[in-house]
Amino acid sequence: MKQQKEHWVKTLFSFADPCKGKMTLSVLCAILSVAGGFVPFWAVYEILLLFINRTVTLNNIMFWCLVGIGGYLIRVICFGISTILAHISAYTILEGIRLKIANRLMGAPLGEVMGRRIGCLKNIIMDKVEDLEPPLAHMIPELTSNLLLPIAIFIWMLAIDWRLGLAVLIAPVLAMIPMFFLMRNYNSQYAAYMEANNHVNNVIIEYVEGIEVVKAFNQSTSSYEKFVGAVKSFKDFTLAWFKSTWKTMNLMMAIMPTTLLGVLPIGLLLTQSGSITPAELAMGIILSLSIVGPLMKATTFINEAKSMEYAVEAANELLNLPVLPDSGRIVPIRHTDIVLQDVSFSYKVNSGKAGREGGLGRDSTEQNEVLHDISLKMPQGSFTALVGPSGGGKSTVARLIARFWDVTGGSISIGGTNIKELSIRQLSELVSFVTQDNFLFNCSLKENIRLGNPNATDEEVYAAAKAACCDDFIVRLEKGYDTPAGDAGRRLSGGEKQRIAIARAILKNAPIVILDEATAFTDPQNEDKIQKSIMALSKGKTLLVIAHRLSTIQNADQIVVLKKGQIVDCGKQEELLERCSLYADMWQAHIGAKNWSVGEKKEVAVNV
Ligand SMILES: Nc1ncnc2c1ncn2[C@@H]1O[C@H](COP(=O)(O)OP(=O)(O)OP(=O)(O)O)[C@@H](O)[C@H]1O
Repeated sequence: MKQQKEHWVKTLFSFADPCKGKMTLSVLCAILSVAGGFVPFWAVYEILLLFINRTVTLNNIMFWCLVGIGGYLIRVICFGISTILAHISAYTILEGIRLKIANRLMGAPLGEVMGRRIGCLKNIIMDKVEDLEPPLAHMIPELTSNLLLPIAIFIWMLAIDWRLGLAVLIAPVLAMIPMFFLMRNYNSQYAAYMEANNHVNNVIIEYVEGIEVVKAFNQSTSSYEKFVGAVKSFKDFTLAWFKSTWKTMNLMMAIMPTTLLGVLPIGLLLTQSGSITPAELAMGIILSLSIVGPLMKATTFINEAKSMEYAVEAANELLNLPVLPDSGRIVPIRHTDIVLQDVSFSYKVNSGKAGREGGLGRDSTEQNEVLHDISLKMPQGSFTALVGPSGGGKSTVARLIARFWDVTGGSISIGGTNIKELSIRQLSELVSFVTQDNFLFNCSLKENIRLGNPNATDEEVYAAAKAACCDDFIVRLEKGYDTPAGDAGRRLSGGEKQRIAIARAILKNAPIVILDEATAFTDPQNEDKIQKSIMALSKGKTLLVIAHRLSTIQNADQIVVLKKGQIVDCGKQEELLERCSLYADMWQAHIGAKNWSVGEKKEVAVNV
């Protein structure tokens, strides 16, 4: 059954709990501010009466001037307090949304998060959520006064004379006619505008994220042209939209402030007939002029409300990410045999129907089974290698063991316990996962290694670095282990970053080690060091390695050949060379490539 979508206002206000009191106070202050704003009008009216009734004295005038100033001060102070409280509430709501998104990203299956582009995530968490601040912070005080003030003025004018009250409505009602035409296609136009906006955003993100490839393949010109094209078409779209609304918008803006055109003639007629006094006419004129500003401002909130709706819906996409069920249980594990029993797995694939946020949506998904009934045992302390053609499902198997996602069929167990039964924390303590994407955090290299075990002493960090063969290049850096990873990251080679990641995993000392293409950056000079560091990492561990460089896994206890999501064969290198033609072909291709590469350097391959 399809889940009923929550209204965006409800979602937004679900984050307002911690600041409900402040928001209520903000509204009260806004109302007080509106009330205070009337006092000067009242004072002017009284002063007019003094003149008309010829009862003017300096004291009288001073009194009403002070009353007017007092009212004005109340208006300004209350408005200020209301704005401050509204800003505090707005930032509290923004904080709540961002924290909940971060929380959800942590609780979601890792694969779900990693399948999204960093730029798009940043765009939602920072930019879209930030879009909520101006309307949230200004809507409470300003919209309250901009709506209440005209209503109060209308009531006041009705109190003077109902015909004068109706006269003040003539202009706003007439302005509603072009406004109606303006709003007819507003929703669809705004949706198209947001789509165009998202397209530009995506192109910009792609341009920045892919700048390395763009330059490497000399695509600067065409990429820049795509970028310029997207920016230009966005400009053309917005201009076309504004042009199509210019006439009606200007007509509305021209009619709205003409309240005097109704109030003046009707007021004069009423004065002539004696229905209202000249003082009341003067008051009516002043009031009818002061209704215009707030009404005009109130219309701008239509746009702001729409932008809030889209921002909340974008945030909702991350807030509604699925959560990986966490048993929270610590189960005693007596051994670390890994068993895959009839495992099948399907990726949820976006069928291409973009979500409202342009390509980020995951609503329309299709199942795409990439593993079919895989059964495999990796005994404790053994070395298993997964090999096979690209796209065969090797990384998927590794990620399922680390529970990036849950299997869609069958089960995976460690030490006889289904990994779903283990708490996520326990599983992460059991498994070290090293990939070729070695992320270094923006702290020192020492702290980056210490991430493997926050309680490790400096000596333990240095020992792990030595075991991973990274000590020699780290000590050569100006600040050694204290070099910030941001500075070092630019100077470190892929292989060096790889070894830092391995040092981190050595320090973590988990009983299961998974290396997914961890030797990807290996060159003949580097290979020896990486091999040594991997040996240090995997000593006595249950080791699963995915490698295209077959020479690095030829000594595995078992080599599993995967093709199109199924196990083709499994055995030792010699057995596979004899009976598995796919493996034998891969081995021949690898030796050819390796001999060629080594021969290029006039060296002899000793280990193949
Ligand atoms: N996040 C994902 N969403 C959808 N499909 C995916 C995802 N990751 C992988 N696939 C698909 O699953 C299949 C198996 O991919 P996987 O990365 O496991 O293969 P592999 O054997 O590790 O490939 P390679 O050797 O090229 O790394 C492929 O068809 C791939 O397109």
